[in-house]
Amino acid sequence: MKKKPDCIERGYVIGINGHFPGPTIKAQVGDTLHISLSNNLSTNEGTSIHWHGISQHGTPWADGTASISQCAINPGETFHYRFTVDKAGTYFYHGHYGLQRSAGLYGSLIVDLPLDKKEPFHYDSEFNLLLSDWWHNTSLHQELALSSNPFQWIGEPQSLLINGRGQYNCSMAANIVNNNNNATLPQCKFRSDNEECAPEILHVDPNKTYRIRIASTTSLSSLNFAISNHKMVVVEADGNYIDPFEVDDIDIYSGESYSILITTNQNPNNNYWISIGVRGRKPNTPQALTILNYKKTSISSSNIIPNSPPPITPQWNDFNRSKAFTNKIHALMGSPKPPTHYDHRLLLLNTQNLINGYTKWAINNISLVLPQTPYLGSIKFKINAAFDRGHPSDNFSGGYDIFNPPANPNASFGNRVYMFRMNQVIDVILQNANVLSGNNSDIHPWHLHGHDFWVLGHGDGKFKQGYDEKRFNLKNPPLKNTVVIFPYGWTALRFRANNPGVWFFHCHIEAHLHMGMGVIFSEGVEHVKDIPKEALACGLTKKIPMSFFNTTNN
Ligand SMILES: O=C1O[C@H]([C@@H](O)CO)C(O)=C1O
Repeated sequence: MKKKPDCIERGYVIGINGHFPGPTIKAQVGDTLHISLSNNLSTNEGTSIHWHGISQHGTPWADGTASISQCAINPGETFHYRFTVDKAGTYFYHGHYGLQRSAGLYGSLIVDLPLDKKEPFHYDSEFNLLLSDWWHNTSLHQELALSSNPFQWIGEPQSLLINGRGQYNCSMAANIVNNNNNATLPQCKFRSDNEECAPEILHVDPNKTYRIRIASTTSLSSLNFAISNHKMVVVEADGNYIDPFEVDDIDIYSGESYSILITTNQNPNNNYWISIGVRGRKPNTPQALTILNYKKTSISSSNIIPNSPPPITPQWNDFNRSKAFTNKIHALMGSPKPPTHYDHRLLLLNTQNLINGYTKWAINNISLVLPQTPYLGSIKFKINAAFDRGHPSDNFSGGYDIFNPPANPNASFGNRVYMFRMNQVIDVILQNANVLSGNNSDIHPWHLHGHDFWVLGHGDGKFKQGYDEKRFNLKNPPLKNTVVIFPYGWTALRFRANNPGVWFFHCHIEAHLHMGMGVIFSEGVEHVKDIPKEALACGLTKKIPMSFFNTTNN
C-alpha cells in the first residue's frame, strides 16, 4: 500500500477522462464544439454538463440542464453536445444534476477572439484560475442532509481550491512564522510544483502585463481574490468587456467570471501570495494560497515562502465594501445598451420556508421541483400533462415583511413556467428577505441560462415600484450572466427574450438550487427545430412515436 502522503484527505471526486478538474476547453468565436459525454459514474447516477455562459442560440437542447433541456444521461449512455460558441470570454462547464458540481464535475471553457480581432486591452501572457470549494462529505451525503427532516445544512467547505488544488486543516500562515518552510504541521508544508498536492504556482517575468482569467464554480462560497503587493485592473466580467478599473482585490460570487490585468513591477527577488478567502457567509474555511513567483527568484523549498504575510481577506459581512466593488462594474464604452423600457416585469421574492416540515427555498412561495419530462420536449410537443401549465405569480404581496422570518413559514412545491413572447423585454427584480429563523439574510448569486442580462442596479430593503426605477443605470449597465443579491436588498436586471428555448434562472449556490431556489423561463419554443431524440428519451416524450417527432420537430 503506497504510503499516504501527509497532504491528502482522501475522498470521492468526479473526474473527466481521469482528470480533476476536467480538461480546459479552448475555442475561438465561431467554433462548433462537439463534446460527447459518456456517463461512467460508479455511483450509478444520471448526469449532464452545463456550458456556463454559452448562449446555446439555436441549440437549446445542448444547455445541459437535466429535466429542462434534456433527459439526464443515464449510466452507460452517451450524449453528444454540439453547439457554437458565439462570444469570446472566460467561461466554465459544470455538472447540472444533483450536487455533482460539488463533487468536482467542472472545468474551464475559454473562448478566444478570432485571430483577426484584438482585445481592447494589452497583455503579454495569460493564466487561467478556476476557483471552487470542497467538502469531505460526499455530494450524496450532502443531498441526503439537505433533504432530511430535521434539516441538516451542509456546513461550510473544508477547503477552497485553485485549479483543483488546496490545503486542508492548515492555514498557510502556519508557515509564515518560520520562513524556511519547516511548517508546524507536516501537511502544511508548502509544496513546490511537482508534488501531488502542490498548488499551481504562477511563474512570471518581471515588468510584463498578465491577464488572469478567474471563474468561480464554487458550490457555495463567495470569494475575495488578492495578490500581495499587486493591484489589479478588472477588464472582463462574465465574457463581457467592462470599463477598466483598478482595485487591490476582487469579490467573485459563484457562477461569475472576471479577467484582471496585473503588471509584474514588484521586487523580482521576492515571491508573492495569491489568496482566495471566504466572504458573504461567516467563514469556517482557511484561505487558499498559491504563489506568484518572479522567475528570477528560485523556488527551492527553502525560500519559496514569500517574506510577507498573505493578504487579509476583507471582513465577510462588510457588505458596504462588497456593494462598493459591485457598483464599480460598468459596461465598456460601445457595449450594447439595454432597451429603455420593459414589456414584462417579474418581482421574485426569495424566501426560506417549510414544506411538510422540510426546509426549502421558494420564489414567490413556490419551491421548484423539476418534472420527469424535460420542459423543452413537453413544451415543443405540447404534452400538457408533463407539468403544471398554470401561470406562476409575477410578484408577491406588497405587505410582505422582508426584515423578519416569514409570518407563515409554509410554501408549496411547483414546476410552472414563466412563458415569454419572442423578443419581449423582461425585467426581473430579485428581492431578498430574512431566512426562516433568526435574523439573517443570505446572499444569493443568481444565474440565467441562455442569456446575458443588464444589471440595472442594486438597492437596500424592499424594492419600491415607481421610485427605485429612478436609480436604474440605463447608460452603461454591465452585461452579465450571474449577479448577486445582497442581504435584505434587491437587484434589478433586464434581458430580451430572444433565444428560443427553455432556460433555468436560479441561485448558483448548489444547495439552494437543490432546495428549490430557481424558476423556469420559456420563449419561442415553437421556433426550436431538430431536437435530438436523446434529449427526449425519458418521461412522457419517451412514448411519442418517432414519426410524430419527425413531422413536428422541424
Ligand atoms: O440554506 C441554508 O440553510 C442554512 C441555514 O439557513 C439553516 O440551517 C444556511 O446557512 C443556508 O444558506
